[in-house]
Amino acid sequence: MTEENPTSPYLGRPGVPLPTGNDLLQNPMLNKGTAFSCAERESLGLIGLLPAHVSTMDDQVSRVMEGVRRNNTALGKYIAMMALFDRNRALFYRVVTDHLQELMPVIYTPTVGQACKQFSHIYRKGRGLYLSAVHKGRIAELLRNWSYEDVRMVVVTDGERILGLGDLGVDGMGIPVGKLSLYTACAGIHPTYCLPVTIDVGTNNDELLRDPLYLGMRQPRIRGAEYDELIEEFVLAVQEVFPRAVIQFEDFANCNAFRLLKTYQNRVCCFNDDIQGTASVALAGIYAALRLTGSTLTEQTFLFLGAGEAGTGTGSLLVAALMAEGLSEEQARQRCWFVDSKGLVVKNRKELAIHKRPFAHDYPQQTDLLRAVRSLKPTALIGVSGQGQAFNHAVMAEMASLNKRPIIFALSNPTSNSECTAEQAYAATGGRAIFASGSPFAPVALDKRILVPGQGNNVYIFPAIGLAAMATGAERITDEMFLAAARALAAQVTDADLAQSSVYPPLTKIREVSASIAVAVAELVYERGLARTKRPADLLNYIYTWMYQPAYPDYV
Ligand SMILES: NC(=O)C1=CN([C@@H]2O[C@H](COP(=O)(O)OP(=O)(O)OC[C@H]3O[C@@H](n4cnc5c(N)ncnc54)[C@H](OP(=O)(O)O)[C@@H]3O)[C@@H](O)[C@H]2O)C=CC1
Ligand SMILES: CC(=O)C(=O)O
Ligand SMILES: [Mg+2]
Repeated sequence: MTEENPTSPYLGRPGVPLPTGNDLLQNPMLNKGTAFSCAERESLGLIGLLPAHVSTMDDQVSRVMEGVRRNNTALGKYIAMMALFDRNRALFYRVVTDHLQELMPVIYTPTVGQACKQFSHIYRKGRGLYLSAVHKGRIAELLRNWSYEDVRMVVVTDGERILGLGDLGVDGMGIPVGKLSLYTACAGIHPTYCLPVTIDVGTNNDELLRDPLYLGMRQPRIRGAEYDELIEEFVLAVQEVFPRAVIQFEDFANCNAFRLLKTYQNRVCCFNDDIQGTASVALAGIYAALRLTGSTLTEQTFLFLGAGEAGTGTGSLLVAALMAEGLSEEQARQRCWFVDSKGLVVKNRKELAIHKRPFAHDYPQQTDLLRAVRSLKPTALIGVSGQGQAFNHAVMAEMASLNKRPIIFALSNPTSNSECTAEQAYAATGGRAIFASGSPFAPVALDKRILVPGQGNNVYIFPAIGLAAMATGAERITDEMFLAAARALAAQVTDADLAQSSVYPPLTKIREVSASIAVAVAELVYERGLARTKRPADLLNYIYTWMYQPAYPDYV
């Protein structure tokens, strides 16, 4: 693989002869399984190691899908898919690309949440790098142990806030692995460019610490200067070993996430998916929803349940979007209200976390969501609290009495942590809710209509951001790029999508959607002078040249 042709099939390390026989079959990046041709079998020492019939890749896809569907449980399907990931990467991506709608809930939310909860019990292979405090001073050396020399995309977690499931320690590795598999499936990032990392700093989850099979370090989480020094060493080591890599911070707890973003966003090419990616996908859904309500952004009042990374991240991007439409910062902030675990976020509350302070308004304290809805009369209710069923019937019925088309987004993951189901939102609002959720819900039949809830998940954003950053050689990823991404995603929502009440394009179109978002983001990278490459005349075509298509190479 070369810089000029980043999407071609992997043929092994430059200058290193192709392995043969069982070594070849056991290398997931090179293996073709039963699709090795007769000539390849002959010349690569494979005769006798495979049954006689040569399968096409299509045959193999059918065989895999038969096997996956034979599993009765979602976790069983996940294990089957990850077994394929471990043995034949091209086939894994071909299967996922061909059956994204069916398989995304298997390799991503909600099933990846279940897999993370069981990670130490279903463990088969590492699939990423495990760095820890005991490796202090050796992080660059460990990065060099990775199988591929040219890494462009690193997704890193410390496992402290995995989806809405809390501290899962090293068991959170399922998330960077899952996110990176979506980089390849949804934006065509070459699999060898992708590096999942878990930084093991211990866990405060007593259940894990007591579990004899738990695979992480059995100690309370490291905090303070020791933690920051480890992250600093990691970031510097990535710069040294993989100088062209983008770093995506994922599922850190908010006690670290905001600080790390502030520390690194102007120093290296990085972003925080939960703060910035979520904001972008939520804003895109709101832009699309406005086409259904027939109102403008400046006419909205947003009430968030949850004032953490996803909530205040979205609030900040909304403020930028409202200011772009002429409001002052103060006016824009007045449109965004937050309820957290202690009630409405207001100025007279003591010891408000720093990320909440810009959204704390003068208002008498309200303690529950229903009263906040009644008094603030929001047009949009956005759930990012990780609290399953927090949007009860009364709350949503109140939204429906205030608004002809109430916007109700239940963005918490996985499904068990969603603030409500699609069915509940439509039932409570007589089918008038403009509903989206972080984890997928099936279409709902109501009064002879089929309502198709969109999936408001940052998967619509992060693969495209990474693709744009990589293709342009971006030096930084800025907040402005997430605003551009939101607008570009909203522009991909068709009238047909809206007619079904869906504010996101179908996942079946995700590759073309990612490409058009990447174009909008790349345009900004060039405009702001942040690119290390020259702007090509045909940017869309250039972006497509960066998108890997899962296929087999001919070895002979
Ligand atoms: N759809 C998507 O693409 C994404 C979805 N998410 C989901 O959003 C959720 C939150 O993530 P994130 O913001 O990073 O997490 P944080 O931990 O940063 O924030 C969670 C927030 O929820 C609040 N909260 C907790 N319990 C309650 C309660 N009972 N009532 C009201 N508020 C409550 C917390 O309050 P307090 O501040 O008082 O502790 C906090 O403000 C997760 O479930 C995650 O999966 C996240 C990223 C992307
Ligand atoms: C989707 C995602 O990033 C989360 O739930 O944390
Ligand atoms: Mg996340």
